[in-house]
Amino acid sequence: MKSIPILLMGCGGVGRQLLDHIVSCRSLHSNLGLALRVVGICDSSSLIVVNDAVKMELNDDSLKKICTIKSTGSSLSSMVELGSCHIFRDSEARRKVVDIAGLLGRSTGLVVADCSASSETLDILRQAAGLGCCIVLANKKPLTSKLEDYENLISNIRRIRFESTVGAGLPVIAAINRVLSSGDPIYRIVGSLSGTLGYVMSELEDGKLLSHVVQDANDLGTQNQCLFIKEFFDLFNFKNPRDDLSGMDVARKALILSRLLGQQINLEDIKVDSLYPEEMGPKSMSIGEFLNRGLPILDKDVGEKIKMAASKGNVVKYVCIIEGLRCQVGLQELPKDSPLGRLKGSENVVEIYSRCYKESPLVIQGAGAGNDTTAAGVLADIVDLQDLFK
Ligand SMILES: NC(=O)C1=CN([C@@H]2O[C@H](COP(=O)(O)OP(=O)(O)OC[C@H]3O[C@@H](n4cnc5c(N)ncnc54)[C@H](OP(=O)(O)O)[C@@H]3O)[C@@H](O)[C@H]2O)C=CC1
Ligand SMILES: N[C@@H](CC=O)C(=O)O
Repeated sequence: MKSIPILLMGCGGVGRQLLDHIVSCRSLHSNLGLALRVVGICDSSSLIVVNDAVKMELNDDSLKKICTIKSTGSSLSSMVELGSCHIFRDSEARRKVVDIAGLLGRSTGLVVADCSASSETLDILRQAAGLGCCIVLANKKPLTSKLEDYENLISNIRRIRFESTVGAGLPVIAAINRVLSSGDPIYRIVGSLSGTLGYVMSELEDGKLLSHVVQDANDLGTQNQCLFIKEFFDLFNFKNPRDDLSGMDVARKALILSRLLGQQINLEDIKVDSLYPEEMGPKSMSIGEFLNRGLPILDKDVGEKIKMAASKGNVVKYVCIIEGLRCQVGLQELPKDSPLGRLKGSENVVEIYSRCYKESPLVIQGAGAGNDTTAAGVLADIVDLQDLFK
């Protein structure tokens, strides 16, 4: 039986779902000759880790307890009575992660899975990669920092996977890598890459107001009454709704795809259309002010754009276009019956144009966000690394 030790960074919606998938796939993995062994878990301030990372693992009961604690919003450091584990805090936690990476990276091997939403993990990932660890990311930020950091991180391409950063579990990056590695140059990618903006634009198309759609999501999410449109609540960023509404989250996805195509660009080189003006940004308004005072000001303009498009048989979608040296994300009017125009809800679609896929592009479509599919993508990436483990 091959053992794959895992250290998980980030125990939010995606991280917890990943742990759940790992537990529920035990017998499936065992049939494949694999044992996934979670040796440690971090949140923003703490690390919980087994006493002997070479031999031990957090058992399924402990993983479930950790998920229960984290789902209440508590810190990992509030965990007690797990047995055979240690909890480290702040800088000590970060140092310990690197120690474990050093210990396992060159012996049993280790997957460091980044399911955080932080740019601060970059430094640890870089060190872990240097110590021989494998890296799996749902977090886009380490891949969308400076070009030299990106190049450094992916320099050992055999040991890094990041399928879930674009289109969650959809095989977008795998498809692009396959096309490129066959010598078939990709010259254009067009897509709708945001579940949140897809959902918001669909609701606007149905006549709702922008401020209501976002405010309702926020209210219901905060009150935890999200069941009736659950898929949206799994992906809506309650802590920072502006990250999606500014287009920055899509811009990061576009940057990851552009860099895969060989464009040597940074985030600042992407033309990004924001749904709100700069004076409603985080430097000028709190999230509360943004939701209650900012968004209603935008309702009229956005509503008119949607109505104008509808009068021509068109719809408005938030689209990413990568072509030659151009990489841009923003609102676009599209025929209602085009592949992008037909999209509903939080679905993603990506069209890839290359020599082989010229007249008829390679199209990947489906649920492109949500904890379940994102965590499934991370798990599939981990399993994909199995040949590097003993
Ligand atoms: N949800 C989705 O549909 C998709 C999400 N993703 C990406 O997956 C990632 C996770 O998303 P989601 O689970 O929704 O995010 P959450 O905000 O729910 O969770 C983030 C987790 O990361 C932890 N964290 C923050 N900073 C650090 C750090 N420096 N080191 C370790 N852990 C840290 C947080 O800790 P604490 O609990 O202490 O706050 C929290 O546990 C994000 O990068 C997101 O963009 C990608 C595709 C789709
Ligand atoms: N915020 C994203 C999910 C994470 O990548 C989306 O709405 O698609």
